[in-house]
Amino acid sequence: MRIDPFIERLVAAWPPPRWTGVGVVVGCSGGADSVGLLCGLNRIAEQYPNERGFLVAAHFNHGLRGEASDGDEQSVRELAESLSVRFASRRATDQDSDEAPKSDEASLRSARTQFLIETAKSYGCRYIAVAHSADDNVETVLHNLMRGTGPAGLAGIAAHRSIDQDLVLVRPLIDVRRVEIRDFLGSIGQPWREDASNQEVVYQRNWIRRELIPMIETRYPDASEAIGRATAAQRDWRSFIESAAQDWVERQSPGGEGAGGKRAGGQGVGGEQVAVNRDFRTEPAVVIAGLQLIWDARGWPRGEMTRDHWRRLADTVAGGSDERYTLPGKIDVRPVGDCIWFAVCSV
Ligand SMILES: Nc1ncnc2c1ncn2[C@@H]1O[C@H](COP(=O)(O)OP(=O)(O)OP(=O)(O)O)[C@@H](O)[C@H]1O
Repeated sequence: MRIDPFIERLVAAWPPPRWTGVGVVVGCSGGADSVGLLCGLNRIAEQYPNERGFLVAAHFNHGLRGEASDGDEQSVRELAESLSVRFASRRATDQDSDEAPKSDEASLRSARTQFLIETAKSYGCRYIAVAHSADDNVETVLHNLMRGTGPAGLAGIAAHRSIDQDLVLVRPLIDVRRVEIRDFLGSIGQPWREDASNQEVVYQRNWIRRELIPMIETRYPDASEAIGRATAAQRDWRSFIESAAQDWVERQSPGGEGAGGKRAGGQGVGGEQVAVNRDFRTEPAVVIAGLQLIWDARGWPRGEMTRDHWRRLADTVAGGSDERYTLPGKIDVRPVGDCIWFAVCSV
């Protein structure tokens, strides 16, 4: 029997033994990519039957496009029924909130992700699968590049990320082109919904998708593949730096406790204080990535931290300056002897 090339790619990207015996929530908008993912995973699950495994098609109805939004929800419900997989949905308006729902891209994504996580927890699933494609990856990297980004932003969309100890978000189609997904759907006669908002060149991402990339490809026909390869290489570098940064953070032990919440008094600061050792030997790139881990672990805001801020911090760690200063997010930086102390300013 001839195996469909799309199914073959999916099997290679996410080997069935990892997931066919557990619960998997599939985030499905009704669009081609996520319909392709759901149908593909369901086919594979049928080939690897395991009574403990199940799929949940999960749809978040943002309710922004009236009847079209309800039509998307209905189409995913019907698809789930036809595949005999479970179905879960939520409407943005279902949530208790006095505030008007936010409709910027970041808020929509965050509400959707929250719903997918809650669905996975309520069904006891081990994975959430979403259908980002190789094209999404290229669009994201170009978007990050033009908006301003660091090495992490150039690494593109990760193939997986842990939500917590029991739940992992996976993107099995991250190396698969959108056209391959549509070819698969065509070959099995499976329709999908076109999102009308994708046709509007209003959102930055849609402009990149519909105008910029086609224009680039008139001169560089293989640009998308080339950018995809560059981001994959960048991801390898990134994971190398991240593991070095993790080691660096673990070595940060003024007093022998790692970079974790020691106190050293100080005026005008509140909450937890963290210290790192002065260190002029470690590469600044590793120190910066380590400091970013420390920031993330404490939920300190990184949005307004520019490359100059991080470099200044790395210089402080490497150098001998005792100057005290404040970073965006009101993070107090206080060099004392061989240590640099960080804390949130309380005033
Ligand atoms: N309304 C939704 N409900 C559930 N999951 C969603 C929804 N919208 C998107 N997703 C999931 O998140 C992934 C990425 O979202 P994004 O908005 O980039 O995709 P999309 O353009 O809607 O793609 P698709 O062709 O799958 O509809 C989707 O592939 C899908 O797996």
